[in-house]
Amino acid sequence: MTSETPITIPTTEQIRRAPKALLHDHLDGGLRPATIIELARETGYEGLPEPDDADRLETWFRESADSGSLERYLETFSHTCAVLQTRDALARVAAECAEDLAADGVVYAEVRYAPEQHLEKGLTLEQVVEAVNEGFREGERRARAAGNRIRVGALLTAMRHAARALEIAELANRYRDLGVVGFDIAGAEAGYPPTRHLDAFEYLKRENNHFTIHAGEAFGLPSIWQALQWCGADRLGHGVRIIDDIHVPDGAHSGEGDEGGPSGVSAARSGEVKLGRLASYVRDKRVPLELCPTSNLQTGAASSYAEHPIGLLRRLHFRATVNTDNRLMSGTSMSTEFEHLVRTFRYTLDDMQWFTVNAMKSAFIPFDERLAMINEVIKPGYAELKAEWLFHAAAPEPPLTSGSGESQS
Ligand SMILES: O=c1[nH]cnc2c1ncn2[C@@H]1O[C@H](CO)[C@@H](O)[C@H]1O
Ligand SMILES: [Zn+2]
Repeated sequence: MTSETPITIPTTEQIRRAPKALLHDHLDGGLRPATIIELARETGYEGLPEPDDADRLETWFRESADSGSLERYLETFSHTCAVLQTRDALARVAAECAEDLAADGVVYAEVRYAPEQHLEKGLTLEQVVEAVNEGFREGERRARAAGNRIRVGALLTAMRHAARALEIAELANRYRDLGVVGFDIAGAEAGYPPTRHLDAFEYLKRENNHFTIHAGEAFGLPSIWQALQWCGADRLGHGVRIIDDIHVPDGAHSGEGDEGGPSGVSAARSGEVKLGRLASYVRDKRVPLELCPTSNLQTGAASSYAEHPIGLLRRLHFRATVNTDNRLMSGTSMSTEFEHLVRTFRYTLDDMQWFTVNAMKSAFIPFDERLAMINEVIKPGYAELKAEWLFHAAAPEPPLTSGSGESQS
């Protein structure tokens, strides 16, 4: 890159229009506040903290989730799960989820939920899965009609404090190729190691199926190590605490300014930044990290965007991806997550494309379909945005100049 190359730091509008891929988003953490109120009325749920005002309800979720503790954060899901106990409610929320993601520029999403949490009014596990699948298909159709293109796959989650993981894994396998692309475990991490559910993971491996595990969010390296080396996870849900196995000399931690360049890699090679055995394994094996910056600030896994490990992990070329986790509880969207990162680390369109291609490479759909998304949707989308930028750069007021090289994943 020459010094004349403009930095393609995207505007808010460009961030929204840029194609994005999302691997970690909870269906029961992304409802529209107005929908929750309507569903509570329709289904007779009387426990909502703000039953009459969508704005106040939205604020309540965000503030209640902002406690610094994963356990407290998870308490807010009792309200969203309470209104997701009927076929119609599940289908409606799934359709709105696909619509909302598509309107935000998400072209591929894997959305997860725990079927076992939706049985209170008599639905079977199968009925839950079929209602959600139907909703996703409807949302994809509505998005297409609105000029947006999205593909949504479901991940079935088992709750780690419960004992239904094998049953849910079997369910995921039964609905494979019918809208379910993989399996996950979630819930409070401390005290519930992933090895409690080894039978489920071993079953899925024998079936050549895919799974991710929430690990390294509220609990550190032992949880990540177990998820990978005992359970055989394909990806890590969060995995952010892998940072505990990366030794950074004082002063080298700040990510600002040099995110795009190869300096992080050479620093690591030259010994300035040292990776422990587990962090090396994660990077060498290209284990995808489903990073969720805003959620981590709320549960206390990071203290600010600037200090979030994503800056360093990107510089060190881990297979890092950007995710929302829970759009309602975190008051976020894919565009909002990228907006924070772009403003904090001066990420460019090339960086956004790097994260997006990382996510698409790590998706649970077949290789040829991932490749088609990358080559036919993601790369052309970014090329179009970059072409616009070059046009702007020729205008009287040129943007900043500097290198912003695209790097390998
Ligand atoms: O960040 C998280 N860490 C662990 N568990 C979570 C997180 N976000 C949501 N859930 C849990 O996953 C269930 C199924 O979607 C939710 O009901 C919530 O309890
Ligand atoms: Zn999560």
